[in-house]
Amino acid sequence: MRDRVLVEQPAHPPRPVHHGAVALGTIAALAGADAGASADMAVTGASLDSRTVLPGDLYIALPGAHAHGAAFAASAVSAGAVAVLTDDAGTRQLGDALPVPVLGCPDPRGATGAVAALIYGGAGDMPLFGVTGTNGKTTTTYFVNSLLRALGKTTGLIGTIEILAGDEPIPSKLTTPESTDVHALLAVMAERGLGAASMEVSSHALAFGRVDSVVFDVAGFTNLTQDHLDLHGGMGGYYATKARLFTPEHAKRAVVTVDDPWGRRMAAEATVPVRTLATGQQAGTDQAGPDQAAPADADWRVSRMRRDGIGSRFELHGPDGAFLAVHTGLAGDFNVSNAALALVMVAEQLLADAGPGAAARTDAVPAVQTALQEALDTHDPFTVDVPGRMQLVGTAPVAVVDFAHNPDALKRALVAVRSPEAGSQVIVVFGATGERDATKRPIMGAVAVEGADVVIITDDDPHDEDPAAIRADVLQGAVQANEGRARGRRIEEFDRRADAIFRAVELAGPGDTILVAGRGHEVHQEVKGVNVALDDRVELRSALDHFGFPAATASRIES
Ligand SMILES: CC(=O)N[C@H]1[C@@H](OP(=O)(O)OP(=O)(O)OC[C@H]2O[C@@H](n3ccc(=O)[nH]c3=O)[C@H](O)[C@@H]2O)O[C@H](CO)[C@@H](O)[C@@H]1O[C@H](C)C(=O)N[C@@H](C)C(=O)N[C@H](CCC(=O)O)C(=O)O
Ligand SMILES: Nc1ncnc2c1ncn2[C@@H]1O[C@H](COP(=O)(O)OP(=O)(O)OP(=O)(O)O)[C@@H](O)[C@H]1O
Repeated sequence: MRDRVLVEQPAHPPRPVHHGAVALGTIAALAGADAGASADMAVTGASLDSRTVLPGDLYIALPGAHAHGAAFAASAVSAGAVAVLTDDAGTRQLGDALPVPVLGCPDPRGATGAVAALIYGGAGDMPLFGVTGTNGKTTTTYFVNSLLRALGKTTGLIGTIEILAGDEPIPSKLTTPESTDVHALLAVMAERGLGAASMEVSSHALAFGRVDSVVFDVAGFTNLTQDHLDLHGGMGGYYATKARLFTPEHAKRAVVTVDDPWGRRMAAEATVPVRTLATGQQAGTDQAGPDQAAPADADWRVSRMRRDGIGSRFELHGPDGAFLAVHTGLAGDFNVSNAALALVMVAEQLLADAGPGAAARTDAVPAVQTALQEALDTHDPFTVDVPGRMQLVGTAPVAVVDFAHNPDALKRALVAVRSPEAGSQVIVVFGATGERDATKRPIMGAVAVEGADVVIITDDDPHDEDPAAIRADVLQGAVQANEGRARGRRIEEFDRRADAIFRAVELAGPGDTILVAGRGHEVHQEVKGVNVALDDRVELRSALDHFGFPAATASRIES
């Protein structure tokens, strides 16, 4: 067991070097504010957070769940902010206490994207790929990124695990950064001459305007199943928030996976040109077998999906006779959906590049197909490492760390790790996040009982909530599901996650499988505002060592 260590928050992302200055008066006009006598003041950057302000910035002070940004305006000014943009409450709070102009406007959050785009200058003509959906955003953007690189492009990536501006890795704090950071990052990428960028678009991003004034060349939809209902109120609200991506405000065209009913609705209601993709999976319900036929009327269809070692091979058929033979080395049938979506998003962008009109598109199909097939065959781009997603840590028992942290992902991850060997058992370790959708906790408990033989419930990120109460919610669902079973599952509870992982290994035999779910790549756990070092992969490896079980040498499950 390792000591708990305080971990520092990542630093703020880089800013473009060559952007110019914008007059405060121009910014004020855009935001519906009045810069008065300070209209000529030069502003060179913007930040929503006093802790990331650089000299010359506009500090945008927004109301938050814990505080009003106005409370941090003085720190922002000390860091070099030359002006503050805020709402009525902020102007009232600040009065004339600051030595810099304070501009009031009716909706500073609504203005932030446009202001940041104006200051940083946008992504230029660098193609942008945006992926949304409950599960699969990170993996799909990694796949898009990897495929674009296989096609010879230099690329940028923005997402949960990391941000890549070309080869420079930048730590990531959110799935989708705040809009001032998004615009700064896109401008950095454009400035460095990158050939394309892909990014994850979370529902929080859409709800809080983090991608305002960003228009994706291709927006992709993975699936919609239960999560984040604390923010959205219900699935209808969650859907409506995601749907904002599929409008001309945010996308030129879209690729929508229509495996679940929400995807089919999205395809029908999107107000941009849509290509549909059917992969034969059923999000939110029982896992479809490889032979399940995809809806025949989708534009792009997965067929002949089959296991290849732990990964899969499949065929992808598209409009105008497009055909691709595809491989992914990542475990889980859901990764076929992610690979297919990534491929179709890139294919649609290449076809759009061929020029407007159906004839141009049809003519372009053979060339695009050849380029993509060559990239697939030469580089195997869908066998890229996605940290903490189906990551193999041990081989006998098979020990896997995965990021599944909602019911559908957990269900699918449990299906993916189940060995066909008779008598082998699956042991799952997981918990639920505090201060987030509490309704999913008992459902995850029930899903675990359904898919695993031994269920070990522990803490995820409790945040400010009582960890024992969170575990009790999960346990209640697990116990209830267990009551209905002829042969009950073994269910245990541990407060310390490291202890839970140790216990899973203690219970495992060499033919069993351990799935440690929910935290994936994360290297610290947040407990009451304090970040504590905790990496599931490290804990799992050390427990395997303790019991003399072999560690995996490759990070992926080999056939
Ligand atoms: C629910 C939510 O999205 N909260 C975000 C929000 O926090 P908040 O409303 O509590 O902010 P606050 O602490 O009250 O502060 C108010 C304002 O003062 C500013 N401030 C605060 C402190 C300070 O020292 N200086 C300062 O300027 C803050 O930047 C903020 O603008 O504004 C903060 C600053 O931008 C964000 O860090 C914070 O994200 C938190 C960390 C978070 O966990 N968000 C998650 C839920 C999230 O957004 N997740 C999605 C992915 C979901 C998924 O698909 O799994 C994501 O895109 O990452
Ligand atoms: N297409 C999919 N359908 C269902 N589950 C998936 C899919 N892709 C991945 N998963 C599961 O969801 C987990 C998270 O995957 P990934 O990080 O790619 O999704 P995400 O949408 O980025 O999640 P988050 O926004 O929470 O970071 C994986 O570890 C896996 O268990």
